[in-house]
Amino acid sequence: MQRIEYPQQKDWEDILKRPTQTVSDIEETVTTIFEEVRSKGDAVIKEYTEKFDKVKLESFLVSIEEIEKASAEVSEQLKKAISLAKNNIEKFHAAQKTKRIALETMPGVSCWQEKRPIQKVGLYIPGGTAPLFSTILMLAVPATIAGCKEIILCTPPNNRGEIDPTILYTAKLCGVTQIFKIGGIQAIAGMTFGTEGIPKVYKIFGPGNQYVTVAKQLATKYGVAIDMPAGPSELLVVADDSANAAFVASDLLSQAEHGVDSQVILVSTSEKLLDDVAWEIESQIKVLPRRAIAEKAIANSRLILVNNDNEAIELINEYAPEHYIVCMKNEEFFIENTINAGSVFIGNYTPESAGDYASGTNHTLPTNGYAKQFSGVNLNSFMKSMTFQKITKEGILGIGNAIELMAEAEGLQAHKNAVTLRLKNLE
Ligand SMILES: NC(=O)c1ccc[n+]([C@@H]2O[C@H](COP(=O)([O-])OP(=O)(O)OC[C@H]3O[C@@H](n4cnc5c(N)ncnc54)[C@H](O)[C@@H]3O)[C@@H](O)[C@H]2O)c1
Ligand SMILES: N[C@H](CO)Cc1c[nH]c[nH+]1
Ligand SMILES: [Zn+2]
Repeated sequence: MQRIEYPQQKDWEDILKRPTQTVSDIEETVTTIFEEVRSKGDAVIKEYTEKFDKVKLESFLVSIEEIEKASAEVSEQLKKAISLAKNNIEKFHAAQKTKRIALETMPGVSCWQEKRPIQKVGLYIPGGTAPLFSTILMLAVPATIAGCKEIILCTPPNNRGEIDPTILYTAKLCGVTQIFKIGGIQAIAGMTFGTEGIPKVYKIFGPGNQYVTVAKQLATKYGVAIDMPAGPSELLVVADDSANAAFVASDLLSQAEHGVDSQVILVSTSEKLLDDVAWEIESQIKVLPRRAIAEKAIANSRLILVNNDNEAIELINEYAPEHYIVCMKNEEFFIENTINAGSVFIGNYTPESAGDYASGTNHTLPTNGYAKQFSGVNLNSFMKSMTFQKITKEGILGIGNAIELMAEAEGLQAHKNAVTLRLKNLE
C-alpha cells in the first residue's frame, strides 16, 4: 500500500487519483453496443451475452419455475438474515416520506407540491464477480415503498445461463415484476431503448463495473434518467490512536475485495497507526478467498499521514469518498466538517459492512468523487415532485399586474394577454 504524506503543494489530482479514471476506450465500446442494440435489438444483446458472459441464450426472461426453484435453494438461516435486513431498510426508507408542502404565497394564490412514483424503473444488479443480492434490497425496497408500478431487474447470467438463487429469491421477496438474464452494457442499452424482449424504463438504478457505469451515463443522452454514477467501491477511513488497527484493516479489506479497481485510503495523524494497519492488512489478506482481487485493489490504495485534523478534513472533502469511516477521539469535528461523502460510519463498532447489508441505510452510493454533487439512493430517487397551483379572483387581482409587466418586458404579448383578459372579465 503506497504511503504518502499530506501534499503541502495540494497537487490533489495525482495524490487522490482513482484507478478508474481513463474511460475513453470504454466509451467507444459502449457507444458501439448502444447503436447496435438500438438498431438490431435482442439479436445483438444475445451476441454480446455470448461474447462477454460466455453463454448462448434463447430468451432473457426468468421463468416462474426458475424463481420457485431458487427459493427452495436458499437456506432458512439466510432467509432470516435477509428478512432482518429488509426490515431495517424498509424502516429507514419509509421514514424518508416527506410531508406535502402547501401554502398561499399571497392571498388567493395557492401553491403545493406532491410526489409521484416513477412508473417504470430498471434495477441493475451486478453479477460479474459476486452475486450482489443485497443490492436488490437497496433498490427494490425503496422502489416498492415509493409505489413504482413496473420494477424490472437485469443481472448477468453465469456461463450455464443461470442466475444465483439468492438473487432470484430476494427479487421476488422485494416485489420485482420481471427479471432478465442480461448484464453489462447490453443490459443498460436494452433498458434504455426497449427491445422485443426487454421493456424500456424511465430511470435506471444500480451499481456496476466501469462498463455499466459508463453505459448508464450514455443512457442519459437518450432521455433515460439514472440514479448516479455508482462504480467500483471505495472507502476512506480517518483514524487516530483511539482506533483499533485490526478493525481498520478489516474495513479497508472489505471494500478492497470488491474488485481490482476498488480503492481504499487510510488518513491518520498517527504514524504508529499507519504502521499497525499496514501490518494487519498483510496478515489478514493472506486468508481471504478473494485475496488476488484484494491485493490488486490494495495496490491502488494509500496510507496518508497528515499533520493535524484540518489537513485531514481538507483532504477528505477533496476526495469525496463513497464510504467514510470516522474513528477519531474528536469525531464531532469530523462529522460537522465533512461536506463530501456518500455514507458515514462512526466509531470502532460501526463496520462499513453494516451499511452494505443490514443497518438500514442504502449502499448504492456515488463513487469516483461524485459525492461532491450526488446523493446516494434514497426514497426520493424513485419519485418525482409535481407542483400545483390554484389562483382565485382575489389572487389574480393581486398578482396580475406584475405578470403583465414582466411579460411585456420579455416581449411576450400572448403571456400578458392571458392575464389581461382575465383581469377585464372578473365578475
Ligand atoms: N457504488 C456502489 O454503490 C456499488 C455497490 C455494489 C457494487 N459496486 C461495484 O460494482 C462492481 C461490480 O462489478 P462486476 O464486474 O462484478 O459486475 P457487473 O455486473 O457490473 O459487470 C459484469 C458485466 O460486465 C460486462 N463486461 C465484462 N467484461 C467486459 C468487456 N471487456 N467489455 C464489455 N463488457 C464487459 C459483462 O457483460 C458482464 O456481464 C464492482 O466494481 C463493485 O465495486 C458498487
Ligand atoms: N460495498 C458495496 C457498495 O459500494 C455494496 C456491497 C454489496 N455487497 C457487499 N457490499
Ligand atoms: Zn461492500
